[in-house]
Amino acid sequence: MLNLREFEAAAASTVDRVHYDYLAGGAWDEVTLRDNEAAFGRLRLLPRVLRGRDKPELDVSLFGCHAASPVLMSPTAFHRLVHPEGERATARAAAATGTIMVASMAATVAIADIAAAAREAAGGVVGGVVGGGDPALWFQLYIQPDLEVTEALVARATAAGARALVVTVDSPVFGAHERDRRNGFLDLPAGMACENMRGLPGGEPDAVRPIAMSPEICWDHLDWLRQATSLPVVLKGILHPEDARLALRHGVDGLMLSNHGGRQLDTVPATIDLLPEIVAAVGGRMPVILDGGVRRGTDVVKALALGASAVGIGRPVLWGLAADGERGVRRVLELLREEVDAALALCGAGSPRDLTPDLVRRRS
Ligand SMILES: Cc1cc2nc3c(=O)[nH]c(=O)nc-3n(C[C@H](O)[C@H](O)[C@H](O)COP(=O)(O)O)c2cc1C
Ligand SMILES: CC(C)CC(=O)C(=O)O
Repeated sequence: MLNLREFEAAAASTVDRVHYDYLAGGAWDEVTLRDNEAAFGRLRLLPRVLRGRDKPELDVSLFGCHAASPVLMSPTAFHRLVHPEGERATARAAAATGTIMVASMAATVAIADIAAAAREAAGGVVGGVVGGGDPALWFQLYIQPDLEVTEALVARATAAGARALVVTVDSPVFGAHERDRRNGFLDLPAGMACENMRGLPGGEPDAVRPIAMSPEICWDHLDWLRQATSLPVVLKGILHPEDARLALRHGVDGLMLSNHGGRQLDTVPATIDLLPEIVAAVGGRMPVILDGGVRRGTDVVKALALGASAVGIGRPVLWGLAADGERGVRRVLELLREEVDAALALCGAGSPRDLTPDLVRRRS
C-alpha cells in the first residue's frame, strides 16, 4: 500500500456493505463529508527554499502527552465491526508508533482493556522511560444527562490512565445517516457491545446502557465536569468562533475543530475552511486540533500552517484496521508520518512550528 487511498479501497472490498456504509457515510446529502476533503484540494502550498534545515522534527506535546507525530487518532466507534481484535489492535498500533489515541466512549473494548493493550505494545516504555506511566491515550465522552453515569465513565477513564477527556459537543441528537437507514443498520451484531457502557450506576451489573445523545446538555454541564475532574478537557465539535471564545471562558483546555467527519449537521463548512477563524478566536490560549478529510501529508501541513497544533484522522484508521488489523493501522500512521516528513522538508520547514499561514494559498 502506497497511500491512504489504497487502504480505503482495500477496506471497501473487505468490509461487508452495510458496515462499510456505516463508516464511510455522512449525514443527509453528505455535502460536508465531501467538502472536508474537497476543501483541502482548494488549497495550495507555497514553499520556502534554501533554508538550510536539518531533517524535520515531527514530534508534538499536547497536555503532557508526547507524540512522535502531529497526527492523532480521532475517536471512532465500533472497531470490532471491521476487525475481531477491534480497539486492542488499534491501541497497539498507536503505542507502537507513538501516536495519541482518542478512544471512543462507543468502543467495543472497554477503556481499561484498550489501555492494557497500549501498555503491552509499548513494552512498559512510555515517553522513553521504562515503566514510564500511562500511554498517550485520551477518552472521548458524550456527557450523559444522568451525571452519576457520566461521573462513573470519567472515573473509569481516569483509572485506566487516560490523560485527557475529549467531550463531543456536536451531538445533541444523533446525525441522520440515510445509508444506515436504507441498510437497516440499527444495532451491533450479537457478541459486540459498547463495553464502556456496561455495569454503570442505575442498571444491572452486566447490562449495557445505551448512549444518550441529549439536547439538554449545556455549559452548566461543562462547568460541572470541569470541577469533577483534574484531567485536561478538550471540546470536540465546536465550529462557531463565539463558542470557541465561550470555551475559553469556561476553562476548557483545548479544542478539536471537527464536524464529526460530516456525520452530524450536514452543510456545515469544511473544518480546514473554518480553521483560520477559530485559531484567531482562540488567540494562542489553547491548542486547536483539526480533523475531517485529512488523507495526505500535504493536508496535515496545510492545517498546521493555518494554526492547528495537530490533526486527527478518523476513517483512515478504520481502513487500516479493516485491511490488516494492527499492522494496517501502523502502516496508515507510518505512511502519513513519512508524507508529513517529506512535505515539511519540501516546504523548507524544520518542524511544524516553522509552518506559517503565508505558505498556504487558496486556488483562484
Ligand atoms: C465510523 C465513525 C465513527 C465515529 N465515532 C465517533 C465517536 O464515537 N465519537 C466522536 O466524537 N466522533 C466519532 N466520529 C467522528 C471522528 O472522531 C472524526 O471527527 C471524523 O471521523 C474525522 O473525519 P475523517 O473521518 O474524515 O478523518 C466517528 C467517525 C466515524 C467515521
Ligand atoms: C455510536 C456513535 C456514538 C458513533 C458516532 O459518533 C458516529 O457514528 O459518528
